[in-house]
Amino acid sequence: MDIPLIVHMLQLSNDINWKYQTKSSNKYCLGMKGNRCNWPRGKVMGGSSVLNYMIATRGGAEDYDRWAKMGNEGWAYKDVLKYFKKLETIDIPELQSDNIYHGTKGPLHISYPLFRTPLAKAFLDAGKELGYPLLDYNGKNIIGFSYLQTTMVNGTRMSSNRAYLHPARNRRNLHVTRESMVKKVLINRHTNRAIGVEFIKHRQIIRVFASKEIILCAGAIGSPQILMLSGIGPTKHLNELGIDVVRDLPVGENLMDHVAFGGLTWTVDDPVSIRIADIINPTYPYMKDFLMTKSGPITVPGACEALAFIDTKHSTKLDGLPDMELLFIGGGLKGDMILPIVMGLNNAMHQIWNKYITTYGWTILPMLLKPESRGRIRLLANDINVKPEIIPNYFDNPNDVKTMINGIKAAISVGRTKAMKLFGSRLTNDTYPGCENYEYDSYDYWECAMRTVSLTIYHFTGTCKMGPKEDPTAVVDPRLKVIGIQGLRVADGSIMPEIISGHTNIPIFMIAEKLADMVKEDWGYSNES
Ligand SMILES: Cc1cc2nc3c(=O)[nH]c(=O)nc-3n(C[C@H](O)[C@H](O)[C@H](O)COP(=O)(O)OP(=O)(O)OC[C@H]3O[C@@H](n4cnc5c(N)ncnc54)[C@H](O)[C@@H]3O)c2cc1C
Repeated sequence: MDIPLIVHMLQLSNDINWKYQTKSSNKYCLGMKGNRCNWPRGKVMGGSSVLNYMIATRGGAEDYDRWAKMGNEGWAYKDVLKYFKKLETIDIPELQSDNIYHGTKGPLHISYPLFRTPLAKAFLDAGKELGYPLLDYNGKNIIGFSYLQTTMVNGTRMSSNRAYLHPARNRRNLHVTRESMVKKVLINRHTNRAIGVEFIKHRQIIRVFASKEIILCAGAIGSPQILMLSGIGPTKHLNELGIDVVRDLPVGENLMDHVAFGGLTWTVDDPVSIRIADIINPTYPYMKDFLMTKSGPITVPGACEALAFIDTKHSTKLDGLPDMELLFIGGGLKGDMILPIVMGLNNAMHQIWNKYITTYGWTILPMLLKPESRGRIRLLANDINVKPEIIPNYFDNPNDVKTMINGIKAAISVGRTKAMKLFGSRLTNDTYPGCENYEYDSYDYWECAMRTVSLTIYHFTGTCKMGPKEDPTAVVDPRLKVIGIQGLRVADGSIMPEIISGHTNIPIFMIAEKLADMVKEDWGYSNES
């Protein structure tokens, strides 16, 4: 099931993917069927860490310092660095001695994939040509070009399930119930204390009760959904659905994601990139390499090989936070046979994609790191089986459009470097359906293009925002306790007050590690940490 190169195939399964879709919009995902973006989420032990592309990034130090400045005491980078180190075993030899930033004893292994195309090296050379450093983006600074660090060991996935649950599975104080859908948290209305959870298993409704506290980790869609169904959320909205309000809180607001532009593929002349037709060709050694020795291109998750963090507004500034990521893929996104299904592309877009099925190429996904737009999640019914309404509001704020266009231009300048030209790289300059009236390469053209090929990078966050108790936009306090409710915490991507400048998996592991320490401290077990 878990073959790194074709990781996106996991999204095709109804058994392990929730298959959410955003509400139809006339502002984004215009190249997708029904103008809806597909939002996959792991419906499996280990959640989305079982479906993800295994890219291991922390974000920048200033991301966490900004959280602290918002009143979240204990969340500055100097406070959370120890958890980033604690959670990892860094298997990248040259980073193992960097004990300021890296750990070597944690449950989660981080390594380089065991294969690289020559294009990945060229991408790094392009970075140097453009004046950027090559660096460890999980170290002191993040602006620069780097090969991808991944949550893999020996060419195979390290999910949260494998890293944390498997080693603990024989503990007597751990009980896991599978195929169980939480309906709501049970709350004693007199004491405002969460006392248990109601869930459905094999059509049976079961209640379990907590002697100490409940920690909700259902992700940025599931956690706000469960809280609202439990009566914790915006009063007006809950009233409309006939849900008794226990506590009025802005649950479901502040939805953030990293959106990318999915239309920048370059073709090359020689067979230097990863192409699925070659991988499945039995006369090539790739299948055998993977099956026998877990090596070769099949160990590269989704063909993602490298990235650059750049600050498009201050191109010479190499410290602080970037505003764009350029994610490098050693294969053509256009021409990929599975992705159009996964992305839900409409027929007109399919035709563009199909033109490139036989070509070799490479791709950059420019990804907006600090969106100013905010979306929201709302219930559509007082019923856990009805998926909530998801409105990401991509590109709602004009600054996001501007930054994204800067990112697109930066990606195009990578394609113009000597390093990339060595391979005869040519940008596929398709005019996207609906953008025919704009002059190609103009500001308006790129705006239209990004609203057409809007690609989620799956980093849904922020819907149970962390903040000090006095903050009217906060749902949980800095100890992750739901404000105004006793015995209930949330610990997952939903608590991020502001999305970090990187992929979200590792930061959420950090949140979980910090939560574990806070729980121990609060119950008097802290000297065991
Ligand atoms: C396709 C994909 C690719 C990604 N690629 C990367 C990447 O390369 N690098 C990276 O850093 N990040 C990546 N991410 C994002 C990253 O995986 C997520 O941010 C992270 O796993 C989210 O963790 P979480 O704990 O907030 O939620 P989740 O991991 O989604 O966990 C929530 C869990 O709660 C369960 N749940 C929800 N509702 C209920 C309910 N009512 N009852 C019972 N259980 C419930 C879900 O089934 C799930 O198991 C990717 C995500 C996806 C989907």
